Amino acid sequence: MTPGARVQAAIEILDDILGGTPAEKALTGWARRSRFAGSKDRAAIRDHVFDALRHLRSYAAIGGARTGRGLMLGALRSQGQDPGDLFTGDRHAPDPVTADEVGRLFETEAEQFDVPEWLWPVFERSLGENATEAAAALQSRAPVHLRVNLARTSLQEAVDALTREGISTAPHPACETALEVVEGARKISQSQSYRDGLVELQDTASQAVVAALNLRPGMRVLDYCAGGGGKALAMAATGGVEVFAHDANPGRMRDLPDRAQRAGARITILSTDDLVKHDPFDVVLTDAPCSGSGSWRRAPAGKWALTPEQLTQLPKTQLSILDAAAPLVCDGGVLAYATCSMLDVENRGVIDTFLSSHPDWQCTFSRLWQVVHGTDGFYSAHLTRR
Ligand SMILES: C[S@@+](CC[C@H](N)C(=O)[O-])C[C@H]1O[C@@H](n2cnc3c(N)ncnc32)[C@H](O)[C@@H]1O
Repeated sequence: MTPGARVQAAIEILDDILGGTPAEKALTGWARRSRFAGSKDRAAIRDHVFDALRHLRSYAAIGGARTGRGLMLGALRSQGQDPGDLFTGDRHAPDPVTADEVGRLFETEAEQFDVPEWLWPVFERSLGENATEAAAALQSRAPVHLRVNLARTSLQEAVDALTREGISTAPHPACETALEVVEGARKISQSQSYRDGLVELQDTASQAVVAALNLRPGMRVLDYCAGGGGKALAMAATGGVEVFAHDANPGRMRDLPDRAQRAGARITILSTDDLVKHDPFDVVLTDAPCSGSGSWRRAPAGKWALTPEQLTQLPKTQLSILDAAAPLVCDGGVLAYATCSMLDVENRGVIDTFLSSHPDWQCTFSRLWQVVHGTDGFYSAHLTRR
């Protein structure tokens, strides 16, 4: 496909998404209808689409319309490219730009930095003077990070094995198990290193949340909101710890047995009814459902889908999870809270409310990982009984 035809494909897919189709479904639907597109075309189109979704407000302003066409015009203009070079109408390229397809200046900082207007004050309260920097970081594409499974290999052996398979990586400073993929990211899922469980795809901040738990041999640990089990697997790789996984929606853990087998990890899956048969635990990690604001680079649609009502409800859900998990922690044990959010109301706000209604608990650790430091945005706090 020509570059112009790829832009036209992105326009059609973006229109589909703006009409309410989830991004992945819109991309797969287009690929199914367009068998002529090769893998490089599909990858380039996907990049266009996700870039436009990360920049929905700013590209719509510069492009003159919140449509697939407006967004792609905005994308080219913001990259300093003349849209006329690709909007030629030739060979499946978009029709030429018309005189009324003009952009405009940004009206607000929220628009410039691609944050919903209602959310900007929340963003500013949470991140203070770093708000614009943090929002700008969310406009860029997320790097691919790997967790080296230290139960199977060493960091250097993993780097060497990946290099032999054409995947070059560099250690990430935020966690000693983490590698950032420099080249060859698309080869990972088919690589022997991945299939042998030497590495797992996981953002560095998620790894750092687990590393901060300082797990020691002999501990019994529960991943209370295990989902796909990324953190349970990271815990199991620590060695010598007994790992249990639970989720209110057990279907979310369906891939965990296969992932654990690949990693050589033993993880016991517990239903909600079984929890009391196995408690107390030395560490209970509650990686709670959240706005996902720290991972909006990867899932940009979430940024535009979040509503004020949801952001009011989420802290209530997060608190109820802490309330339910607290009795499962042994005396002297740690109740760890985590979100992939940078918003104070879901982080410190939740911990403060929990502590005010549980005076026998104290916070012994808290940290915010920020996108500007090269990871997903993540928050974690450790609570212990006094
Ligand atoms: C942020 S995701 C977990 C991600 C996962 N820990 C990982 O690292 O891949 C939050 C999970 O919490 C689960 N959840 C929601 N409400 C819950 C509750 N009341 N108790 C336990 N889990 C809950 C959801 O089903 C979802 O899988």
